[in-house]
Amino acid sequence: MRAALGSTRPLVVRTALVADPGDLLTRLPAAAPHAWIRHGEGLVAWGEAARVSVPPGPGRFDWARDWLSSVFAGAHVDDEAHAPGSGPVAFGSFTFDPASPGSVLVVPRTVLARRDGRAWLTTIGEGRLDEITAPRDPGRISYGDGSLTAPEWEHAVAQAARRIRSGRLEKAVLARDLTAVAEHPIDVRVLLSRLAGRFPECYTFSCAGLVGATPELLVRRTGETVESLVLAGTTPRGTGPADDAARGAALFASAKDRREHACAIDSVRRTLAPLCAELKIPEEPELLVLPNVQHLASPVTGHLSAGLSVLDVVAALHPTAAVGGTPTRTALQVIRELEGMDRAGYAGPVGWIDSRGDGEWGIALRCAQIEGAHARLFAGCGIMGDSDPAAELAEAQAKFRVMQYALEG
Ligand SMILES: C=C(O[C@H]1C=CC=C(C(=O)O)[C@@H]1O)C(=O)O
Repeated sequence: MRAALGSTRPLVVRTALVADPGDLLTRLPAAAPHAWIRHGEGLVAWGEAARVSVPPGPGRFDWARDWLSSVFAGAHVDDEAHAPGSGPVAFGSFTFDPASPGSVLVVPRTVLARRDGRAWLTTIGEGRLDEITAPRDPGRISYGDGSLTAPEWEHAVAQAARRIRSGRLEKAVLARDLTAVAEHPIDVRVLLSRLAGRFPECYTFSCAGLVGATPELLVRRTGETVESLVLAGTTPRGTGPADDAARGAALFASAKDRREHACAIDSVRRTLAPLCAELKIPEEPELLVLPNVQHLASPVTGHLSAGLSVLDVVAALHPTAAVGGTPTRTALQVIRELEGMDRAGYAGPVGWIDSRGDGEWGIALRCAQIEGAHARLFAGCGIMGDSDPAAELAEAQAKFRVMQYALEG
């Protein structure tokens, strides 16, 4: 499928090195802020030089690639930084389900970035530093159930586990949503600052109203190097250091969680192996300890075959078994049938790409879709044949806490 391009005029892009701008998030204006931040580094962006809604369908990543090449190829670029994320970039969010509408690419008019101690400002056309108003707290938050109540979701988990035991599939990731209404319109900048402050290890992101702090790196491409952080297998944090250590050890020793993790690793290995000349996957996972949960985590690195952009790798990897299941097709059918909701951007790829094809994309977890004073929060869990519905519900609640904290402080 080829992208319908409309009348795209060539972009005039200038990237200039700038003095350290301090906390990048404090530079964002209120309107439609974009962000990708970890440990204070990354990109914040605003304004729109180009934007496209990617049509749903199996060819959506090809369509997006065509659109991006036409926008980037014609650009006049003056780039002082020559680094991943300098020159023109696009932020993007793709829905979990290829059949769902809502995938979007945005080429911001202004991008402020920091990486390895250097900072730069990219402007397109008449880019400008917009007036920064003080972020406003969203005030009181009221929550409601999304598509399923907690008991209904536990029932869905039990059904999925039964199907797994009957041999139809090995793993399925089931999610649920919560609705939230704030007293005042939600200023995304408030959420971003809280998330980046509390979850520095995660990728705090904002793209077209999808906001969160995901610990899961789907893929980073820097030249020929690709990296991914595969997560699956979770336990909530304990009541203190001893309890935490005991829970971490139990997670590491849990056959259920280790199999759940192995499914996620296998799906990434199967996809990346043909794309990479060299692929390193550790034999054993490590523990990733976050303020709300602990995960089994495997950092993967590879040497990418020539000619593939980060978006090509995203297209190949999505959906991994960390958010879909094993085998993928059967798991997706079970998800559609049992969740009773459209995941929208949740569990889909979110991130950025530059005109060299470098970029960073996460799996949109621990996130919410924000619109005015409304938010839709998502959390899911890998279900295996021996999953306990009550334990999975507790795990989903621990995952919801990320966005509840972002909203409430
Ligand atoms: C699906 C989610 O988490 C995934 C990533 C890490 C651990 C997971 C788990 O242990 O179930 C999930 O596979 C979510 O946070 O909504």
